[in-house]
Amino acid sequence: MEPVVRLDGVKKIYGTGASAVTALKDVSYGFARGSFTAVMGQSGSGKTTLLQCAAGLTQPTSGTVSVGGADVTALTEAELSAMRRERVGFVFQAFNLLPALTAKQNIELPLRLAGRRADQEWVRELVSRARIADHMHRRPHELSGGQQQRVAICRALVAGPEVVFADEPTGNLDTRSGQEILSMLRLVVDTLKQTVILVTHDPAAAAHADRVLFLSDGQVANLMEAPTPEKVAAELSGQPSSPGLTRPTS
Ligand SMILES: Nc1ncnc2c1ncn2[C@@H]1O[C@H](COP(=O)(O)OP(=O)(O)OP(=O)(O)O)[C@@H](O)[C@H]1O
Repeated sequence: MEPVVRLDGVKKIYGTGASAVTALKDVSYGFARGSFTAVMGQSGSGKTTLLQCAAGLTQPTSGTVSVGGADVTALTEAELSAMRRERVGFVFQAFNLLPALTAKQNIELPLRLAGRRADQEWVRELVSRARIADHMHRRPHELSGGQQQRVAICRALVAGPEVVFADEPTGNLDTRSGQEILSMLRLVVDTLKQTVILVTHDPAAAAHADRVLFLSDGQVANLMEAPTPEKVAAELSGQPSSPGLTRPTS
């Protein structure tokens, strides 16, 4: 099956001349539709850059990125904005909810910005799965961190995106709230057949994914299927190379 997100020969250099930093050297990888992939690696290995290139938030210096079959690197700025609004969802470490809006208004915001009406049945299903149905009238400061992040996940899903990108979504949460967020991401993959790409430092978080893509120095170093916290921690401590794991062929 055609991957929903595909990176081919992606290179990303920030800055120019003496201050240039190569964040991604040459990354080729396809994220399968309906899969949950964690992206891991040491600090500075290029995880956030990979996610931002894959989501069309930043353009690679060279190489191509496609999302749902559309070549993101060939889109105009206006087309890119539309793609980000309608085809992908984001969940960040900072919840990024608008403080003046209620939870419901925050969830429906991406659709309003796109000039679309929210499907109320879908909104009800999402908030019920996220267990925040009783808090829809509250503003962000009246919600716990975990509840705010669950609102952010509903907002990421409301437009029915092709893929959800999550960058350290549990970074600001205690262990229990973090666990709830990861269970919810797992649920949206298992029941809504969504695709989730999660950047994390935490082996326990990565263990919720179907597979882990390890980056090292701007390149894909390894791919691990059926991760456990122990296997992931062992791989991280042994980076850049570790025997017994499948090297990606794409
Ligand atoms: N906007 C930028 N301008 C210049 N250099 C950048 C920029 N963003 C990232 N970098 C550099 O690119 C490299 C990869 O950064 P990136 O944030 O992708 O790594 P990361 O693996 O997500 O790191 P961390 O785990 O610390 O968040 C780093 O050397 C970083 O300093």
